[in-house]
Amino acid sequence: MVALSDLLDDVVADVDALFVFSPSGSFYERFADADLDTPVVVVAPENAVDAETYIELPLEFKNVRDRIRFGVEGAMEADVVEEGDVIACSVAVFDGDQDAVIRVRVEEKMRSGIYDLFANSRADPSVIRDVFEVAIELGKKGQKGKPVGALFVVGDAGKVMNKSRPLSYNPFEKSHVHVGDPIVNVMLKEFSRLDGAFIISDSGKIVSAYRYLEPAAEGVDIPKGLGARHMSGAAITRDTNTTSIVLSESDGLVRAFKGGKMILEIDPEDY
Ligand SMILES: Nc1ncnc2c1ncn2[C@@H]1O[C@H](COP(=O)(O)OP(=O)(O)OP(=O)(O)O)[C@@H](O)[C@H]1O
Ligand SMILES: [Mn+2]
Repeated sequence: MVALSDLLDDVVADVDALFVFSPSGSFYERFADADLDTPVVVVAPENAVDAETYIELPLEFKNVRDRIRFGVEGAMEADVVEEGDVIACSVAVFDGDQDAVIRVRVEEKMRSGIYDLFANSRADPSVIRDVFEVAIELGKKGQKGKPVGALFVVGDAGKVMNKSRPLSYNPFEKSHVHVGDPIVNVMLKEFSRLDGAFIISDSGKIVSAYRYLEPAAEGVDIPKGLGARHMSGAAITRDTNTTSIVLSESDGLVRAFKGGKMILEIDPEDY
C-alpha cells in the first residue's frame, strides 16, 4: 500500500536544504522549533522572521519559477548551496499560505547574473526588472520584425546626464513617464530606432532618449569584439553608480554592466 504522504515524502527525500519562501512568522517557527537535520533557509524580500540563514529576494516574483530561480541564484551567490545540491522549496503559488513544495537541483547554469543585477543595483529592483523586460522583448521580436539594438542606462541619472550630451531633441523632455507603464514600454520600443542611449532614473522616470554617452573609458574591461554601444554603456557604469542594460543589434544578446564590468549575458530566446 502506498499512502499519499509517501508520494509527498519523495519530494523532500534526501534534500540538502529546505528553502521557505516568504513564510509567515508562525509557519517559520514550526521549522525553527522542530530542530530538523536539514538546514532551513528563508527567502523573502525582508527577513521579517529573523531567520538565521536568509536570502534576500529583490522582488516578489509572481511567477513561481522565476521566484525559485532567483532564490537559488541568490543562495549560490551567498555560498549557501552549490552545484548538485537538491533543495525543497516551500512556496505560496496562490495568494496566502504556503501551498506547494517543489524539488529542484542546483545547477551552475542557474547562476545567470540576474540576481546580482536586481539585488545590487542602485535603481529600484522593479525598475531594473521593467527595463530588463523591455530589452528582452525587443530582443525577441525586434522592432517591426527587424533586429534592433538599444542602450538603457538605469539609475544615478543626474551624474549620467552630466557625462553625456543630446544627439537631438529629447522626446521625453518635460514628460513624467515611467518604465513599467505598458504605453511607455511601447514608446521605448518605438524609440529604440533612435541613436544613443535612454537615461532612466532610480525610480524609473524616463529622463531622456537620444543621449550620447561620454564617459572615460580607461579601466573598462569588456569582452573583445563589442562595439561603441557596449563600450560606452560599460564605461558609464564605472564613472557613475548606474547600471547599463544593452541589447545588441548584431548578435541579439542582452548584456548588463555594472562597475565597468559585464555582469550578465543572456540570449532573449532562452529567457
Ligand atoms: N557613446 C555612445 N553613447 C550612446 N550611444 C552610442 C554611443 N556609441 C554608439 N552608440 C549607439 O550604438 C549604435 C551602434 O554602435 P556600434 O555598432 O559601434 O555598437 P555595438 O557595441 O557594436 O552595438 P551592436 O552590437 O548593437 O552593433 C550607434 O548607432 C549608436 O546609436
Ligand atoms: Mn556594431
